[in-house]
Amino acid sequence: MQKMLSYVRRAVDQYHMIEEGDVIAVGVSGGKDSLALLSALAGLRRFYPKKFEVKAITLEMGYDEMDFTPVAALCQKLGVEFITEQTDIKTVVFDIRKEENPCSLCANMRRGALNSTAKAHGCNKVALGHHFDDVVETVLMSLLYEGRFSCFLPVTYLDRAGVTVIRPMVYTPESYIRSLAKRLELPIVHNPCPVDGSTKREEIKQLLRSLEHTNPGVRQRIFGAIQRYPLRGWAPDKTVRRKKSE
Ligand SMILES: Nc1ncnc2c1ncn2[C@@H]1O[C@H](COP(=O)(O)OP(=O)(O)OP(=O)(O)O)[C@@H](O)[C@H]1O
Repeated sequence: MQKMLSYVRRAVDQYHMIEEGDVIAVGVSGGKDSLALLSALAGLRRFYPKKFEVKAITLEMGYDEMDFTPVAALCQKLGVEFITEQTDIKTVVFDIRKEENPCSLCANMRRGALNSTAKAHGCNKVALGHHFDDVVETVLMSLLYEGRFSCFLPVTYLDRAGVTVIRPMVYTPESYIRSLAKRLELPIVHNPCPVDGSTKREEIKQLLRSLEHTNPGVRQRIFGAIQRYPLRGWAPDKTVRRKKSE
């Protein structure tokens, strides 16, 4: 957990993600990434110099077989309020709209519902479980399939929703999250969504795996390019640690 906290602390510091008095809603899907993020922010809360609160929010998508009882138990152990919000996202996406490409509608509806639930529960920030590999894959997907150099941001203020979205795991590799989730026995809830994720993302994951095999450090260099260019919103404030020790 120490290493996880240092990955998260570096992102939080270099992108100024947390301010004194923040109430942060962690979007908890039941997957390994958001459960790891929840554990990390609950841990960071204990010693971070700026005081902040953490709440967990789960949007129930409408799948009866998803049981969040173990997630509620984890929240209790971490001393974090657990909020669940019933939604009809599954019904709208699959039964009403019968979307051919359901993932983007689903993601949009989740984002909207998460932000408004967070706001309704007094949270000014929403933390999402995107990690280092998500950043590299997303930028490569946008480059190769859309002809653009773009990615989601570490910090985004959403004017209309009135919340700021933060992604404290942008420095945390997925392989580390996977092993941490096993070690901490995080209560992963199986997601029965019938759509098997994005095939394009799978293609990119495969490409990166094979590039990494022959050119170790490829992912790190792509990530470095995002910061050095820098993509808008991705220039890290590397003076933060120095300032503290001065
Ligand atoms: N049903 C949900 N309720 C609350 N937050 C959610 C939900 N689904 C997704 N999120 C939030 O949005 C983030 C990105 O969603 P995505 O579906 O890409 O998750 P993921 O990469 O599979 O991560 P995870 O392992 O946390 O599910 C998640 O990490 C989580 O913080």
